[in-house]
Amino acid sequence: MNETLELLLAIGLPTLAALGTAVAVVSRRRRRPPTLPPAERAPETPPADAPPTDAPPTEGLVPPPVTEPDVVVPDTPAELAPELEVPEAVGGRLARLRGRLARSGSPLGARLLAVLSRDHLTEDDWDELEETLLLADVGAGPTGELIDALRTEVRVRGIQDPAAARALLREQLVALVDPSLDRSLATQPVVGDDGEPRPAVVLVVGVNGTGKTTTVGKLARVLVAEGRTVVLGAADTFRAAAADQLETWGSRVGVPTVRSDRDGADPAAVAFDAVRTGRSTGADVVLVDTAGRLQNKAGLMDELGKITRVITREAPLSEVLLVLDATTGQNGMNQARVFAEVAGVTGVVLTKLDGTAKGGIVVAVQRELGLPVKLVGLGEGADDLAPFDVDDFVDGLLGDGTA
Ligand SMILES: Nc1nc2c(ncn2[C@@H]2O[C@H](COP(=O)(O)OP(=O)(O)OP(=O)(O)O)[C@@H](O)[C@H]2O)c(=O)[nH]1
Repeated sequence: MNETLELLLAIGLPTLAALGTAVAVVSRRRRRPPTLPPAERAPETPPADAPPTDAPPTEGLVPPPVTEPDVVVPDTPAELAPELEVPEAVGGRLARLRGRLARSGSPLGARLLAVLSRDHLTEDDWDELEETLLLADVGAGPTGELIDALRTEVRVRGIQDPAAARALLREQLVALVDPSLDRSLATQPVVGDDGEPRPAVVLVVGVNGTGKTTTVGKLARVLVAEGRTVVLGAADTFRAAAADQLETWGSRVGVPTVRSDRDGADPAAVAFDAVRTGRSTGADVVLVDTAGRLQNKAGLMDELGKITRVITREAPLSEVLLVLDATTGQNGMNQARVFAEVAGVTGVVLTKLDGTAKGGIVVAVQRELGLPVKLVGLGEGADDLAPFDVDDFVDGLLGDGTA
């Protein structure tokens, strides 16, 4: 069976038609959401190695305008440089942002410290500590463990002063958040069976509204700051504005976006085309945004399964990141569990940590989903996404932030 026929069987006829025509429409279009300042348009010259558009236009699909090529990839970074934003360097981002953890409401760490610094800890004090941890969404199991560990250490070492209380709490929280977990992001290109390079493919999944599109945009900036070349795939075809939103993120840092012009287009087709574009243009990483609006587990499995199958015809999946909104706390966990079960998730992005006093959700997420938190969102700013660092995070909880 040849490649085209295989693909046709895998993703269906409508998808195949979309692959060649409506899907592969790449960045620097005219539409921009008003909330984000657009970058100036770059010269639009079709690259010699633009992906083939070999399927004929199909009724119901919107073919790209004849004057605008299907796929536009920035020619050279030098040409684009004056117009582009320079994302903040990645190292130390969480240190910059950790003050936001301490500022949000009544921070967990400050409350714990206030109790732990008392002279003689009574049973009521221990109950208060436990309650504080539970209210901060740490979860019952980890809360019990932390209280037991603190009780033991207080008995053995005693607490002489607030500094000692702080040191003890810091040490125990670091252990609870678990520095041994692998939080690295697999974003290095890989070599295929044919010896040819393939981009690392990062699929971003999660419930709608959690911050997937924003996270993909921010992550593109993280990668650009590290000198990587990136292609975005707007496979959230459910929400019409999502592709525009993503495209704007990309255009600010010279990253092309593969998208469809048609609302409700097949997300697998867009994902496939994004990876194909990444491969043909020699990009290091392809980031694929998805929709989260799936009513049941079977539907979710079908959709994500199809996206995954189609992508892996072009390149293996390097990461599947589950985006979780920290402000939904334990409530968001059930839905997250379904995604984690069906999507082969490799790590969690916890967004909106700036908007909650419940930083303990980091611990609960890791324990309940059995996955490391790899990135955290700490604001709506373009560079308010940081690789998760246990020490910086705990210092943020304890109110040791500076920004
Ligand atoms: N404060 C704060 N807001 C965030 C953060 N991350 C995302 N948001 C906001 O959350 C809202 C939803 O983000 P989107 O990226 O559109 O969410 P989505 O998951 O792609 O939504 P759907 O496309 O509907 O599935 C936006 O207003 C974002 O600015 C964060 O870390 N902190």
